[in-house]
Amino acid sequence: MCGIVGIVGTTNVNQSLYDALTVLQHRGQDAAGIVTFENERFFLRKDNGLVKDVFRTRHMRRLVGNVGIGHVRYPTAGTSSSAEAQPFYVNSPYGITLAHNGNLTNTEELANDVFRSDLRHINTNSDSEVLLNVFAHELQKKGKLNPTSEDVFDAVRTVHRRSRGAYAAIAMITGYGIVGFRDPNGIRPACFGVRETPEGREYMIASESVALASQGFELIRDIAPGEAVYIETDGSLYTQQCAESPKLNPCIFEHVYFARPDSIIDNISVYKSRLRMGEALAGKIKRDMPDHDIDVVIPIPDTSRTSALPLAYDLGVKFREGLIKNRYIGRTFIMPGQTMRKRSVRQKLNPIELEFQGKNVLLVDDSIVRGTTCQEIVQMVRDAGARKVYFASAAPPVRYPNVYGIDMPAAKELIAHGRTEKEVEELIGADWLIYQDLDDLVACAREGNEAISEFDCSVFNGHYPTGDVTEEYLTRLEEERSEAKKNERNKELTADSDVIDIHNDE
Ligand SMILES: O=P(O)(O)OC[C@H]1O[C@H](OP(=O)(O)OP(=O)(O)O)[C@H](O)[C@@H]1O
Ligand SMILES: NC(=O)CC[C@H](N)C(=O)O
Ligand SMILES: [Mg+2]
Repeated sequence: MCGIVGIVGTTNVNQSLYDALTVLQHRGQDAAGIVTFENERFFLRKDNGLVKDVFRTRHMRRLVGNVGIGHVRYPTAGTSSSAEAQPFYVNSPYGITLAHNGNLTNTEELANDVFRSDLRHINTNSDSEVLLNVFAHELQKKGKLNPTSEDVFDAVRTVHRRSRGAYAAIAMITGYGIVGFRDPNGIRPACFGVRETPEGREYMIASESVALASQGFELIRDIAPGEAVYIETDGSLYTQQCAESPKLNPCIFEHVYFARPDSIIDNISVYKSRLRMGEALAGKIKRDMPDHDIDVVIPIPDTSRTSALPLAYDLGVKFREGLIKNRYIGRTFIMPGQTMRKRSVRQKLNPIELEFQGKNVLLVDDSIVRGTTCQEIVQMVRDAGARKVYFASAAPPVRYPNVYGIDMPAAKELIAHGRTEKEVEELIGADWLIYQDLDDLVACAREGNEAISEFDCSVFNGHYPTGDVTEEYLTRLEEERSEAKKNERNKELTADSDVIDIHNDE
């Protein structure tokens, strides 16, 4: 789940881009990048690492210009190499750079077409580089020295026709402007907003509204599924629907885990949908265990805290922060390897023993995916002296792979895949495990926007809204991106770390 941002400003945009990326850091911790342009030249800096580590003062000084885009990466395709950090660049036409959140499901076919028919070279295994080349090719076909908004929209229209899967993207056309677009199912989020300054009006496009708010931009609205928003360097803004039959199927996992609670996505407050998840879960607990003996409700920081509070309140049970999070450790789920994830859970969370000793504890998490967190924590809490350990998940069992920008490519790596809830309960060592029902989860998110008829709930129900995900595709994905395969590839990378970045400020 990457984070993307783009700004057309009236003064240098480097600092605002940097600050917006730090606010979107929760969407990707692996790599970061910014590209700006001034006087027909662009300036690019990208590398592996957190925003604060990738950009040094010397880079910031060189990232000049009133227009730019940025990216924080959580890889779901290719490798973790710095050469696959974003934004990507192609020199023709105009010099275009692109930042992408999501994952294409027809990368292989598309890459083939890009090479054989469009006569373009792809230098990495990243689907985002393919997406950029498709867009660039379609814009080049127009053959214009000065592209108009209509040319840009036509190019996006063809991108929609050729690409499958999930993509929220921002492309910067050097010298002309930036264009943000969202796939025809609106799976990944993207919104845009405006800021008035003494020098004039400025626009920002971003993955989440919190990036806008933090930089003083006022949210205008979400980009609609299939729509493109084009902002020229002089601040003229154009929007157009570029898909033939768009429908809004936003990823429900944004509400469960990915997005920050202070963001509004597709008119839904993420915070409110998480509060509702806690209430719905309390309702289920009261139904299933009316005579429960829970002494205390304890969230597993960070994401579950919003749901755990109303859950405790509705149960009439004490809410306590019994697990303290090390504020210098990031999100473990989006770390690249299982060994690192496991180690980090222990380093990240530490119990306050007096909250557990002799008590029946209900631990609350937003979701259980691989089971890394809950297995460690249940044991930790027992060691801290808990009498009984109950576990509640604000999301239903995750049983199916994700193909739209969350790195869960292999069903067999998911703890609930092919297992009953009882079996998961035993495996994690809990005395009782309760999962949210899918209907309840959907209702919690949908209450914020009744116009959404279907969320992308594929990780819970195996239904992929783009309609193109076959068993063969899933088998291939599992073979290519399983944990073992990724380890192998990363070893190769370390052994042979000569992947050369082009046009990148070192
Ligand atoms: O079952 P798992 O594979 O462990 O995945 C689920 C866990 O991972 C996430 O936490 P994470 O540490 O990434 O972030 P957070 O601090 O936002 O909760 C999520 O909130 C769950 O706690
Ligand atoms: N999580 C994402 O959005 C990833 C974007 C892109 N597929 C990459 O791997 O870089
Ligand atoms: Mg968590």
